[in-house]
Amino acid sequence: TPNDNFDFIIIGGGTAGLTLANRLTELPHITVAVIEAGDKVLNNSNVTDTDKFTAALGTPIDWQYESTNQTYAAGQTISCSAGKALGGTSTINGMTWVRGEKSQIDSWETIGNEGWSWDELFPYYKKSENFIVPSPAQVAAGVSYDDADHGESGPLKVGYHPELQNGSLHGLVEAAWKSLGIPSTIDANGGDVRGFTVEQQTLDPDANIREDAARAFYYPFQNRTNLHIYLNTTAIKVIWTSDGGDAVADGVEVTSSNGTVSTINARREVILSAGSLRSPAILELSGVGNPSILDKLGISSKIVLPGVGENLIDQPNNAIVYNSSTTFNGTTGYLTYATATDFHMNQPNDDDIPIWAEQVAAANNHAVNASSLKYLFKVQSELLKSVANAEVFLSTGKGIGLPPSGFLATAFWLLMPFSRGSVHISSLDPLVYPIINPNYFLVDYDLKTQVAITKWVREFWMTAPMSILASEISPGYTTLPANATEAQYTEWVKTSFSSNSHSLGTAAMMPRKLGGVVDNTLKVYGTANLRVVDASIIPFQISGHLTATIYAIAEKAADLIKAEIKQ
Ligand SMILES: Cc1cc2nc3c(=O)[nH]c(=O)nc-3n(C[C@H](O)[C@H](O)[C@H](O)COP(=O)(O)OP(=O)(O)OC[C@H]3O[C@@H](n4cnc5c(N)ncnc54)[C@H](O)[C@@H]3O)c2cc1C
Repeated sequence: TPNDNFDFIIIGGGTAGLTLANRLTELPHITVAVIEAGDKVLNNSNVTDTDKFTAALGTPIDWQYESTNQTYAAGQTISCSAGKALGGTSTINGMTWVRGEKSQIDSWETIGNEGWSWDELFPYYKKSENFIVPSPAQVAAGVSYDDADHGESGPLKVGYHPELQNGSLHGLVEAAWKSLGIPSTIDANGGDVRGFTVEQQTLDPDANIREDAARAFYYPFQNRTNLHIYLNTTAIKVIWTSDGGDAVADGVEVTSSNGTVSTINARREVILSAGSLRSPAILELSGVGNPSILDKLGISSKIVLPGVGENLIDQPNNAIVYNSSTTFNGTTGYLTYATATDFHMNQPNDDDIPIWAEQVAAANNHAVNASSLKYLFKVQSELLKSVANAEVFLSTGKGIGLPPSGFLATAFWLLMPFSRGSVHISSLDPLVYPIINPNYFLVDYDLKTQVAITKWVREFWMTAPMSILASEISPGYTTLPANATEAQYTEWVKTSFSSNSHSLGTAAMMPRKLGGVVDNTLKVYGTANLRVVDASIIPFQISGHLTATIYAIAEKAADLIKAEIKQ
């Protein structure tokens, strides 16, 4: 109903939004409203079924965004999925659970975000987690774990798939990677990802269903009277009180599915958790952003913050498909993380960094200036001396909804691109999708890295255990010969990649002078009480998958906010 009042309004009932809503409503005197554009998907089998990754893509619970024509990737557009449902993208994702590298989280503090290091985040990584130790059958199928890396009393179930492939495949793949110098990892979730391992997933291994943000953080708590969820309701913009000093968010204008526009009031704070492709759009509609974008739409700039919507970083994903005469009945989710040295790629050259910074700044209309980018790229380049920059994901057909067969695929991606793009509104209509431009392969080093990974993945398949087991069917050696030139590999990578669906950085937590949008309490610069809590705030890519880190960020944000409530 119109004129509703709550202490906190959270825009977006997704991965971060529901985590935060849960933790804040642990305080019985605090009321929280969550505004979610999608609906409940509790019993949607495209969500619950652990063997159907990709089944929900292209359905109404996927926003189904599309990028602009990609100038540095043969001009094509790229599909960008995001969940439109209570639970957000955690309801449609691949469920892989990998946090990333210790030094990557430490780098957030290096660039000026005090309190954000691996050691500070690690307790929060564990806080959300209810790790379910593997069964003897799963151990026999090749899994291993380190108790010290996991939480066992959080709301979110994490475990191993109950139908893991048994038999010889695990040993063969492990031996093949070993012959290329890649060791096996006991557990990829302790802050050091390099090596080969079986993926942990956000699922309930006993019930064999997906675990998502709603199942973990909302349904078991839905009777809390201080928590209200508005479903099928789209947030339009933040409403401000006219005031001197820092801008004060007073509420949110929303539109219901029948088009009725109303305002919900916030006594304390408004929090944006609409995801990396949408939170910046809501900031812009609210007058927070780059005047050169807002002016064109007739939006007056309440807060001048040119970094809004910038720093968009996604990873490009290519896949090679194989066929075996062996039938695989189980799922795999075999992960391999490798550093540049492992896959025969040169480290970034210091002399190139200023050039890349100029290129990226120019491609994004200098919204973030070249000197900031130069600094950020130096930090990133330093990281790349030790962190994994390639992930290779080997799966049987079962995990992606195919019947048992000899199908095997390796999808692979560079983890820390230098290329950066943007997401911006182009209309005052909040239902019009923002313009998404990830600028894939803008920086040549990214393309060269993805080519090096492609060749290395083929090297893996050519080692004795794998070459005897399976042969390549896509792209196949006719299309892309073994002795293909660098140019042929480049062409294949550029024309056959897809989004790795790890977009982040569009309301980056960085000092304002570097082009940041939120400070180390996740508050938007220039505001007294507007925060962003979702993938948008992550300043650099991660050698992992995003949800583990997003849940941890939301857990930490909840504690930061609770500490302020108590003051
Ligand atoms: C296909 C795919 C596969 C992936 N695989 C993995 C994986 O295996 N492992 C992993 O860790 N990560 C994976 N990811 C990434 C990860 O799932 C996301 O990065 C993460 O879930 C994003 O969380 P978030 O809180 O930032 O946003 P979301 O979870 O997307 O939440 C945003 C919410 O806001 C709502 N919303 C948006 N705009 C509005 C508005 N104006 N008004 C009201 N509500 C709004 C949305 O409907 C959504 O519910 C994958 C992503 C995709 C797309």
